[in-house]
Amino acid sequence: MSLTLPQGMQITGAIEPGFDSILTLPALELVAKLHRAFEPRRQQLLAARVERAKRLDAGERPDFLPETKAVREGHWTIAPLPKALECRRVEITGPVDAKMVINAFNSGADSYMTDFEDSNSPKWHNQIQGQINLFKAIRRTLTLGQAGKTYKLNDKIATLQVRPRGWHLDEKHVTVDGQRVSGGIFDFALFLFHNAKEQIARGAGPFFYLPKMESHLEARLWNDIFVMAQNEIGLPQGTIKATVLIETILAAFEMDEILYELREHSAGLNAGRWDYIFSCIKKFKNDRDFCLADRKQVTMTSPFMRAYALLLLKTCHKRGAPAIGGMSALIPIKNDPEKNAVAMAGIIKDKRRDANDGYDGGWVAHPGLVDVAMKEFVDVLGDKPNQISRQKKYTHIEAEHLLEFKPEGPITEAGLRMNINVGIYYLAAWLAGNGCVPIYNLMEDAATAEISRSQVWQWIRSPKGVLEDGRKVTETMVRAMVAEELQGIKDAGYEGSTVDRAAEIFEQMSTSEDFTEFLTLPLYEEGSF
Ligand SMILES: CC(=O)SCCNC(=O)CCNC(=O)[C@H](O)C(C)(C)COP(=O)(O)OP(=O)(O)OC[C@H]1O[C@@H](n2cnc3c(N)ncnc32)[C@H](O)[C@@H]1OP(=O)(O)O
Ligand SMILES: O=CC(=O)O
Ligand SMILES: [Mg+2]
Repeated sequence: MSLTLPQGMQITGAIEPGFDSILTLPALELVAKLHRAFEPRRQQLLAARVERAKRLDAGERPDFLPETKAVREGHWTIAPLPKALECRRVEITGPVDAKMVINAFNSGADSYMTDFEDSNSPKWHNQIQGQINLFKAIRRTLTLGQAGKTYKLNDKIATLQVRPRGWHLDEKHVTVDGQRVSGGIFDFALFLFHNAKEQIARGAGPFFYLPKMESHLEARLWNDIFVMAQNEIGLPQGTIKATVLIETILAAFEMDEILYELREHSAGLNAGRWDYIFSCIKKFKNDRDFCLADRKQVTMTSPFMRAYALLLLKTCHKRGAPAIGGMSALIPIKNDPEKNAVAMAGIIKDKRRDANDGYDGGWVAHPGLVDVAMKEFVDVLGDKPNQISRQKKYTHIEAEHLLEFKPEGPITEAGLRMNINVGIYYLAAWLAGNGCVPIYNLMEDAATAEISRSQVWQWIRSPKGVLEDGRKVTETMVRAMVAEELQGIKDAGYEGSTVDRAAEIFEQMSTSEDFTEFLTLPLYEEGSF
């Protein structure tokens, strides 16, 4: 099948049946227009990340920006929220395949964040089929017959929000004037073009979640894209609404500024805890004093995580913006009621803490968690849609609290092996086209896998990377464990064909001198993508 493309655009991805309904000329013209207008700035901002990282490697510590003090101290709020985004007590998230889309819309959650990002492996098929699934779901025509079950949408469904890819990712199958387009702009523009007006007609709107930003200038870029896109397709300015994930340590120092940049388009902030932990490891990887304990010891009550969560909450409510909590990795455990009860108790504790702190809602990974999480928010909110205007005594947070990186121990052999094992499993799934998997009864996605592999890299290099039995974590130790864990995965019956390559990449990434900025960057260059 051949497509009519805008001048200067090339598409190398296979055009499967139905893809032409998304890859239409006017939709691609919007992609090309946004690319030409904003790609130089995206590249400048990515280069600025590299420069900042060099300064951090040299010992600079982040702080609140002197040049934006007036924004932090000024009296302003974000624009009023549309009705459809007032009540977000429980938001379910998940990748864009048809069954997930239908189940998430039907889950009983207030909102559904459909994910082209952390939980999605960005194969060309997944990206375009995902857009088709959303196009049909919005028009209530998405159905599926699978395993003797018929899937269709209920009359009442969750409010949709869409998470495009982060600034670092390209869409390599689409070039304009010989340059790859931004994955984020591609996902955003196609969704907006096809669905914005339909969503508005149905009482919702074009609502987005924006991932992995590191500065308010990156938020300004999204805002400028929104302004141009609204003009291009004839939407009133301010129609698009976006919630920003605060999931990098640097963005935590610019929360006010990020809300300010997007104030006409803002729908608040979300505490993306997993990427946040990863970002802390990445940004302080060369600091001899920085070294976090086993992954499972780093929780929302660890000092630096608690400070971040409380600052996000306070910042949002001061600006009339929703504060949405992140996701516990716990998921329902089938066929083991005792373990399942422990997992549910973990979810309750997590959501209860967020609701009592003052959060307006929080994320869940699985439909089986919606009711449990909902109860915790309803217990606190009663019949109110949110608690933005509730008068609370918010904790004062300083830079030093955000940088209190504890716990530092214990680091255990079991923790090291778990990082390696889960890392190999996850990379194998990602290479096979699945970006979110249950591993040892936890949700694993790109962000949790980033923690695993970056901890291994850092423990090898940090003088504090010492196991509790006194052995230093070394490259030789890790190489041996990669081989053993790979064998263990195979012995346990893993049949996927990508697991050897996954182990190879994991080993290379954790032992190479240079730290790989995002694990998805080299993975995306694999031939199968
Ligand atoms: C760090 C971050 O970025 S967090 C955000 C990104 N992460 C996510 O979005 C997590 C999404 N969650 C998932 O992908 C899944 O829940 C997993 C992979 C963790 C677990 O999946 P499974 O083992 O397949 O779950 P399980 O078998 O219990 O699923 C039961 C049913 O719930 C459905 N389901 C599970 N999770 C979801 C979800 N998030 N959305 C919609 N439906 C879901 C399954 O499709 C299945 O449906 P069926 O009964 O009709 O067949
Ligand atoms: O995207 C969410 C996160 O925790 O990372
Ligand atoms: Mg994330």
